[in-house]
Amino acid sequence: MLRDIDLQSIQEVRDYLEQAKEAQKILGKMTQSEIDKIVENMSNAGREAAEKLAVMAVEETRFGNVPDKVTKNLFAANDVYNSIKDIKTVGIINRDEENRVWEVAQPVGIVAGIVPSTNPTSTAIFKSLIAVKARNAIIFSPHPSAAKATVEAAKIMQEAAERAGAPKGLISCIMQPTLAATNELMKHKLTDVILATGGPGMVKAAYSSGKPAYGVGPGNVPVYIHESADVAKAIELIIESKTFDYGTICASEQALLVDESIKEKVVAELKQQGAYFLNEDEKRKVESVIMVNGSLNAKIVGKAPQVIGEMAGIEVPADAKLLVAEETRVGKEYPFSIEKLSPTLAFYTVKDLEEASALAQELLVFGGLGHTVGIHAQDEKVIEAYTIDKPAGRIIVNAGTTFGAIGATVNVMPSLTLGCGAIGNNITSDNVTVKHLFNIKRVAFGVREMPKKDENAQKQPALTK
Ligand SMILES: CC(=O)SCCNC(=O)CCNC(=O)[C@H](O)C(C)(C)COP(=O)(O)OP(=O)(O)OC[C@H]1O[C@@H](n2cnc3c(N)ncnc32)[C@H](O)[C@@H]1OP(=O)(O)O
Repeated sequence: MLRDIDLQSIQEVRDYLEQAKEAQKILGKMTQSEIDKIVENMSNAGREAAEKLAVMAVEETRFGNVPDKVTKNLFAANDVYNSIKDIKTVGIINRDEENRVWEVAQPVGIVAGIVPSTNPTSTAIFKSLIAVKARNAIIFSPHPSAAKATVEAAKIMQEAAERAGAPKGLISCIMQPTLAATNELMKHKLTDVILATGGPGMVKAAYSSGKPAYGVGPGNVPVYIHESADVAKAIELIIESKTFDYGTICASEQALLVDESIKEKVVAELKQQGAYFLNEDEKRKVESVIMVNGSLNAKIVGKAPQVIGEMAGIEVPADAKLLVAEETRVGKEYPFSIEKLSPTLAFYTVKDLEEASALAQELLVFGGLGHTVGIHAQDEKVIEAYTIDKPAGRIIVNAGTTFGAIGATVNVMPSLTLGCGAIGNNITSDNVTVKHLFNIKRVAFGVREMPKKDENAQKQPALTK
């Protein structure tokens, strides 16, 4: 039985879709330089609004912190923009004269953008840029707990696009996010593709909608510290990455797998750089707040370690950046082994590369198939042996996994939607970007004749009895 609010929100979606259809028709006829000007203006506006949107997102969701949310918004407005600005998305984008094939860009049309509560405004900036660069309209479905901030980010993107010549109604965002409205958006005949970033329930709903969908899987990122690593540097990178926005990025480190031979050094370095090691009693108390009803407790997501400590009834020093607990097992009964989206980290001790490899595999199968793994090591043979068979779309070497996986500190495509491949139930293991939002038509010239029947016959292998 639909409530009044459901009916209103469904109507809101239908109105946006009609506007988006008209807007996309106009955008679809624009030249490359017109499109590029619009996208550049959007990027500038995202940069200017980075601070304001960060404040709004933190106030509304209570996830993360303002300085890091500013960085995340700037990453979307700058790094994502720089990575796509020179990509051709209009007309013939490639002429392969040797093989006589031309490639022609074809926008997908209307994109439904599902936005998570953990990275709301940065995701809205990022998705707006890649959608419009590919000459699409986009309609956002915000997470209910981040709706105001997401609506504002979408509005800023639309206004900036319009100032540079884009039509009205190109970018919009549902103001009353109900499940009914989100379902309407995902299933409506005018929607062409879904870009779903969020919790598993929402991603599954996107896949079940009958529309093509780019989704993401959950992460549960294991990071191996091999004995050949530069330990001080590795810990510096890990702490910077794991504590960023209080751990809300799904590619952040969840478990350290440390060689026995360097355990003492790693523990000392972690403590020296701001990690607080929990004793057995404190660990049990923190475990009791990590999970509720068998899944991650949203109340600890993106919170400072001191706040998590208070919830658990333990005292955490004011200068602690991270809570670390020693763990030996993997599974729902061991909360430190799950994806925690907070500054909490499991610490496993391993004998060697082989044991680290098996444990990383177990953690990925348990909760992060296809997502991300990390390794800190100087020995390239070890890096090769460790990484080659890992079921992860991104294998980040000697860098924090948060910044590595999103393409801020390593050379993978800058993105806030990280595909997990078939093994993670996704269509792609790529970092989703502009190329996923246009199709390519191929104009192919005849260059050779079909072999004649008797030539074919000569090519058949002789039958042997
Ligand atoms: C690169 C990156 O980092 S991408 C990051 C993407 N990853 C994530 O967001 C992590 C996965 N997310 C989660 O696990 C959760 O969203 C948490 C823990 C962060 C927050 O959890 P909560 O807010 O308590 O719950 P949840 O996100 O499931 O949603 C709450 C409700 O909003 C609904 N909802 C979520 N998105 C939408 C939407 N777009 N429209 C309408 N309703 C929505 C859910 O269906 C759910 O409804 P229900 O309570 O009736 O079941």
